[in-house]
Amino acid sequence: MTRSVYGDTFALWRAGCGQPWHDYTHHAFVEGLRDGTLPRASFLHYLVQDYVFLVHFARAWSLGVVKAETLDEMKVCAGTVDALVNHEMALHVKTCAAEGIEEATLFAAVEAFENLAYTRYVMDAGLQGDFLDLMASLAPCCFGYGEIGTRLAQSAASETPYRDWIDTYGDAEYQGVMQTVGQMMDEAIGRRLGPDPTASARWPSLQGRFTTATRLEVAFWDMGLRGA
Ligand SMILES: Cc1ncc(CN)c(N)n1
Repeated sequence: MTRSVYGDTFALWRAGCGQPWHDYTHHAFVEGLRDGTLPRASFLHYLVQDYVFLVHFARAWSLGVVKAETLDEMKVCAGTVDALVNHEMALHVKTCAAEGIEEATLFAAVEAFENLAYTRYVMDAGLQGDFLDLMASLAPCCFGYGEIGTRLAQSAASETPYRDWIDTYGDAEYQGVMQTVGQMMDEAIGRRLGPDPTASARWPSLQGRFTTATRLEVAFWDMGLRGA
């Protein structure tokens, strides 16, 4: 298993996921951001959908506060809600404003089915299951963009028009929040499943949630590439 700056639990889930993880983090949409060939219309379609996605992800992380068992878990979940609604979404608002799309339009955007499926899958995991079900479903979103941001910050074409997007996920602020989240997930797993979590009867279903959320990330990029 290859270690990760986002912790041991994520490294186990990523190894258990296999090909879908590569399909997600090296998707044609991502490569288009990297070399600058992604059509602007696809990017804007994705960004509008992603604004709505982040609204629902902030709701799901808020559910994390409700399902937490320790104050530290509550703090990390609340901090992630703050990072989503007050920092990450600023990219979407600023980029869309420059294209003449107002924030009210973003908030009212009709959700693509891929967006609905993904966000409601995660919410259902948290409502039906416990804190770990929710974290396993949220992890691909967090750490996938973390890995993509780091890779693209190092390898993107200097002339790509998507530098703001790359900086948002590659910069120290996003990376720092994700490392904190990864550490919290390691502690949450250790607290509930003990030192050898893969031996727990719960592990296969948690792995299943991680893998399903990863496949939903692939579908989200597909939706972005297809455009409106
Ligand atoms: C679909 C999706 N997945 C993940 C992220 C990173 N928070 C995002 N903005 N959008």
